[in-house]
Amino acid sequence: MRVLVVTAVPVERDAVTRAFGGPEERVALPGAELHRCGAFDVLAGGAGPAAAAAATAFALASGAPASGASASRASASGAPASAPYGLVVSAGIGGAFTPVTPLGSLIVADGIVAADLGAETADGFLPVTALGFGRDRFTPPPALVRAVAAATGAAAGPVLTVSTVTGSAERAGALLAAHPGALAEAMEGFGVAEAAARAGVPVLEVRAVSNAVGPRDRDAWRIGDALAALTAAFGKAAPVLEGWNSHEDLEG
Ligand SMILES: O=C(O)c1cccc(C(=O)CC[C@H]2O[C@@H](n3cnc4c(=O)[nH]cnc43)[C@H](O)[C@@H]2O)c1
Repeated sequence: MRVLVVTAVPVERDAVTRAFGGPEERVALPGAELHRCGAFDVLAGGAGPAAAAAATAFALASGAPASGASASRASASGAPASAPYGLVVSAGIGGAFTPVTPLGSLIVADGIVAADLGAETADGFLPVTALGFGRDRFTPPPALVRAVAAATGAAAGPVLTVSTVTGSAERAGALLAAHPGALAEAMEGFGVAEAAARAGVPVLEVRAVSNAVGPRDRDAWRIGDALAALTAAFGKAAPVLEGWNSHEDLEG
């Protein structure tokens, strides 16, 4: 099965492809470039949900394009480079809400939540669904979440998608009050999930913790540790992702 992995920035993309020994080739798409590693196409789609959704939609619409030498080459799983994607993964670094998931640890989302999509009211935040339209959550395949968590040692829990990085204890508290149990926040998962859902492709989100959510302290971010954890995670998760069969989830 072919897997599309979408990160925000090139250093995150390169942290993922490092797990495979680097890209075998690069495939140009309108506005982006796929880095191809066997069954995995890895794309730096930009920061934030809008850029992530646009980049993911373009890549999915291209249907895992073949290029040059890969046109007739199959991956280790046997999937030709031009086979459509069977799974989309939003991946990168993220901020953690809880010390249970320390810097450098991993989180796999069991829910991908649009945390600030809705309306502010005198009585608090209303999700877009309470306004009568849209959706505010995607649920990745539960069996796949469990398998990736087991393979990588990741914690499983809700990951919030925000358009603004949280910078105060008050905002962190408000997000947790609105989304109890949230483990992390990042900026792309929901956008990637929207695009994947429209293409009928299952989605997963994997985050390596670079910082704690709360008062802004950029010097305390451990981006190098998180990127190294992301590389290790994809090294361990690759066989699970590539070999995943959606029927495992249909069967519970
Ligand atoms: O400055 C760098 O060297 C650098 C290297 C890699 C990544 C970055 C980013 O700034 C990535 C932005 C990306 O990270 C996610 N993220 C990380 N922590 C948080 C957070 O606390 N709240 C929300 N998002 C976070 C997010 O997905 C961004 O797109 C810099």
